[in-house]
Amino acid sequence: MYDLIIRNGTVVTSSSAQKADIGVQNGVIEEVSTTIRIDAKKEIDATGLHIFPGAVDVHVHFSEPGRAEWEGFRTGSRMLASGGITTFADMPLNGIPSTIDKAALLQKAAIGEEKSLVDFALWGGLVPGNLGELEGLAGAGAMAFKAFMSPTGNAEFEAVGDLDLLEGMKRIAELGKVIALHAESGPVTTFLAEQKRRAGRVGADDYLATRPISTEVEAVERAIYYATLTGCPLHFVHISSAEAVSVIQNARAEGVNVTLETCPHYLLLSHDTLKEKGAVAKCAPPLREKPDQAKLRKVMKMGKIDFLTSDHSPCTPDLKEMKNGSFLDAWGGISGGGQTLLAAIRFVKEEDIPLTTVAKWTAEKPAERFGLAQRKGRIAPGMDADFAIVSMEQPHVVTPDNFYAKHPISVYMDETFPASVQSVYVRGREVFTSGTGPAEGASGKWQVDVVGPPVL
Ligand SMILES: NC(=O)NC(NC(N)=O)C(=O)[O-]
Ligand SMILES: [Zn+2]
Ligand SMILES: [Zn+2]
Repeated sequence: MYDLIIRNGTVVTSSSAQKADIGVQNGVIEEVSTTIRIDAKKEIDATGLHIFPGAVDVHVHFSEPGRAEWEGFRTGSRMLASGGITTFADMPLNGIPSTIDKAALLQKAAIGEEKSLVDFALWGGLVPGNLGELEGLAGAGAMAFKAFMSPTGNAEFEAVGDLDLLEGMKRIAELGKVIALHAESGPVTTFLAEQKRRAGRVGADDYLATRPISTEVEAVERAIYYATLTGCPLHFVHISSAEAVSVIQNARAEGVNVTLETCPHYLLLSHDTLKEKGAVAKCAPPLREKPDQAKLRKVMKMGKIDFLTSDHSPCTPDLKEMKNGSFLDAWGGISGGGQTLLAAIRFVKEEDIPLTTVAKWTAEKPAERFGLAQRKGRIAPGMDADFAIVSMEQPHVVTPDNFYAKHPISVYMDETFPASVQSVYVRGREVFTSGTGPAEGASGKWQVDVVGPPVL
């Protein structure tokens, strides 16, 4: 007798999309087979529906503790659950304190366990002056480390200079962890923004011009050089250009331990959206011009980007209001943590590529890269029973009522996706249905005990 059987759904893995039954016992997948002949306490008929592995979003900013008015573990995790995301990793900045020592990590973990509806891991930060904290962070369960090569907008989390970065990478390599970088050239983006400000040029086109693709490429090249000097496993967050992808793939071909992610907004949206919708579409790196977006979509389709993350980085509404019409001064960050799985499905439909890639990009690859793959990221016996049950026929329109983030303000508002999330399970527990919304309570567990070595 199983606790739960999901019958007759099309189970999507990174290698196939096939009809199967899934049997769950004690929150773990026991069996995946054509027909399960055992009974269960609860049976779900998923005829006509697709079952994806619960998505693993390793890049969100929940800003709690300290700036919980921006987002928070409760609201943020409800948003993720509604989009089929069953595990997330919270970035070390935007909260106060930022997660740059063991005490801050443990404080955040306690808040997460008290408030999160879905499972989570936590990033540690590398900032100027915290070299001595990295070992404590790793030992206490930080999943990996994050640093910025350009200013963060947060006084509590400074960007690293080159020397700090080199020393940090050496230490992180010794600790057996990955460093993830926000890779835009700090000096060049700061210089270009200063020139624009002096000239009184602060519009949408001016903002884009302060962060050209060349600034991403320069930072990526420098970081790869540092990875070869230090032997540190390297990951690039939110890569926005095909040019940077190409530099990274060349390094990988030469044996550098390096991976990269992009985000739905770089694939689905362009600089035109910033011009049309304003600062709600401002992020760093910026949304690119249409021809550049097309190039990024092409390399994504070719499999040259390892996985997708949301970079859900919301703020209070006033920070998106443009003072004096300045795109340079509005907060940079896109709110869209619930959209990653549906965006991936939309992308593969539009590009006519297999659904199996969705399982790879949204679950399997991120879990592997950050040591979560012992339990997360795949539908297979022994893995946690984390699923997103999706209708590929019924579209989803984003509205304030089904957005669930703290602030219903997003570039995705009113956007249509071709599929919709019907229900979501974390370790066998139903955490969302389209009829009833996110479940009450906080059943999320900190993934501290399963963080293992990174896989390239
Ligand atoms: N402080 C932030 O949350 N920044 C984020 N902002 C973006 N992407 O615009 C990020 O990931 O860099
Ligand atoms: Zn970033
Ligand atoms: Zn981010």
